[in-house]
Amino acid sequence: MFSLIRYAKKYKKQIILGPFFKFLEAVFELFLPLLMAVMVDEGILKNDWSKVLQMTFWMIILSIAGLVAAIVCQYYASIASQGFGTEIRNELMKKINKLSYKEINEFGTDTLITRMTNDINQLQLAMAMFIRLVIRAPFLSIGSVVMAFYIDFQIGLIFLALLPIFCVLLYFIIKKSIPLYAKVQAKLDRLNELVNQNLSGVRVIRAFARRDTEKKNFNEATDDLSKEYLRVTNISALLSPATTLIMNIGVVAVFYIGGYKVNIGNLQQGQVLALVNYMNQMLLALIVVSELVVIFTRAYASNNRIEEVLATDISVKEASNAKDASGEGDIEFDHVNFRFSDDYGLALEDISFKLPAGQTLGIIGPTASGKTTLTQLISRFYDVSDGSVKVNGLDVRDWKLHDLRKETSIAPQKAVLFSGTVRENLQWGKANASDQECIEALEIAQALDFVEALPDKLDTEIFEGGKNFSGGQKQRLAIARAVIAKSNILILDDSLSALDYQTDLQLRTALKRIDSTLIIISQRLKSIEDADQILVLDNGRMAGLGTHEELIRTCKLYQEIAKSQEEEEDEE
Ligand SMILES: Nc1ncnc2c1ncn2[C@@H]1O[C@H](COP(=O)(O)OP(=O)(O)OP(=O)(O)O)[C@@H](O)[C@H]1O
Repeated sequence: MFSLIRYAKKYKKQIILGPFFKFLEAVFELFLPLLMAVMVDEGILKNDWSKVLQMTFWMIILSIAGLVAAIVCQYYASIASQGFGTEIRNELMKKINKLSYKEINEFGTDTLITRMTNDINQLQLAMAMFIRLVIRAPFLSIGSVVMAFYIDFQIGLIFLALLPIFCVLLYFIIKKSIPLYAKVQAKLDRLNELVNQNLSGVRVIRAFARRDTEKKNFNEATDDLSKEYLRVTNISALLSPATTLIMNIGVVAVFYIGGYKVNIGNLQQGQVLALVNYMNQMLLALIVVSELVVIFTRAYASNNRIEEVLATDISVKEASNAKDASGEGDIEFDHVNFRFSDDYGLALEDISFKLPAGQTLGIIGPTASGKTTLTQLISRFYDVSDGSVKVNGLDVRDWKLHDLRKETSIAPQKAVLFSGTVRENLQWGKANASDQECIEALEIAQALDFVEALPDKLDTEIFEGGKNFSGGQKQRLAIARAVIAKSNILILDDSLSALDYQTDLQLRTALKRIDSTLIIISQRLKSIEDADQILVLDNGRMAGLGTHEELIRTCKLYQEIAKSQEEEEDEE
């Protein structure tokens, strides 16, 4: 049922010994009312104080032994549940890291985060509860009935009669609440998504004066969640008073019949007290059983949500006979078609070009024409639908993925920086890059001036997502990070957009110092006009390929772009 239990193999010892110690505690607990009965009947009622002392001594010993057993069990439960959670978390992280863009897009990052956190917590809780309660609770309820029969057969029958009543009540409550718990989980997902969106998009929300709308959405989501929670807790809350009612009916019956039996001398007062104690123990243990059922049901849902990620087929896989095609970074697209999934049309259609090593390709075209998508095929973030992409003469599908990703460096359209220092961010491009290498890369990326002006220079902390840097600064740091890797192929995906023309020009001049094959995506014609080749994309198709001079003569779309940008410049 819980397929993820395979990640608990290392904790077999704790999973077996933990419940055993809890079982011992339950046995000790079960004997306490019996000792109490002897203390009352043979000690207090007969004024035998040595018996009272003797029983008190044994009760203390049993309680201490129970406490020690409980602590050992708790210790094992913590080791096993935390270890189990860590194993799954590591495995899930490993899998998420291997997922291709396609699968990550399909899942969505919010649900992956919820699965990494909330769902794993549910499984950890289930493991801890399994060790602590799965033997103890049923043992205590059955043990109480057995002890009741041991003291008095007829009163034992009362226990037996109450059991099915309680089970029916439990069945209805669980049946009603389990689907509601599933709804609560979905509402929690939605709330997480909103919190995530609100925190990461806080600037946009303020800029668009959407605070009230977002507040309203958030309030609605929390209201929704709390209503659903209320419904489910209202139902679960019935369990406690209903159990008390059943328990009190049982207690009255025990007193009534027990009292009668005491009167006729068939039973002693201490035994009646012990029976009442067993009645309490039985029903409280049954409530725990019901809570366990809910915890396991929720954990089962989490098990499936995590398993779904683990079982996902990765679309971009390394071939078994994958090679490393070392070379200098030439690229060839041969009649490439690409669609994101079967539900989508072609995002790229019949793209063919050759880019010799060391040359520069400029890519230009309207928004959503497929520029970013095209470059993502080179690093094999997606696989082509038809045709082939070759790097150094070898189809990218035949490359060792790690080597291919090392062959290419990307400064993405949205400059993503990570928490850590400027140096640490640059070292993402090349581990252990020296100060000299960092400075050279920053110089090429036209970022050296502002980094030198920072309070701690290379050791300045970058806040989460690079919030303490401007858009243009972030772009230049992202370019430096790509440059430092010294890959044979360098892709700048619209990375110059936030730079003024002067800086853009200086950067392109500096890039000539490195001998990588260069792909520059830009909306600005001036940024690519001196490229060896320019590819004009229109709605996923090639509208033109050639040098600036050729395209300005032959490509209508290129002419239009040039004209509109000239007009803009004139207006400025
Ligand atoms: N993960 C995705 N799933 C489905 N469609 C996508 C996905 N990513 C992009 N697209 C679609 O593919 C097309 C090309 O997108 P792409 O990002 O390559 O365009 P672009 O030319 O780089 O645009 P821009 O200049 O705005 O950055 C668009 O229609 C876009 O909606």
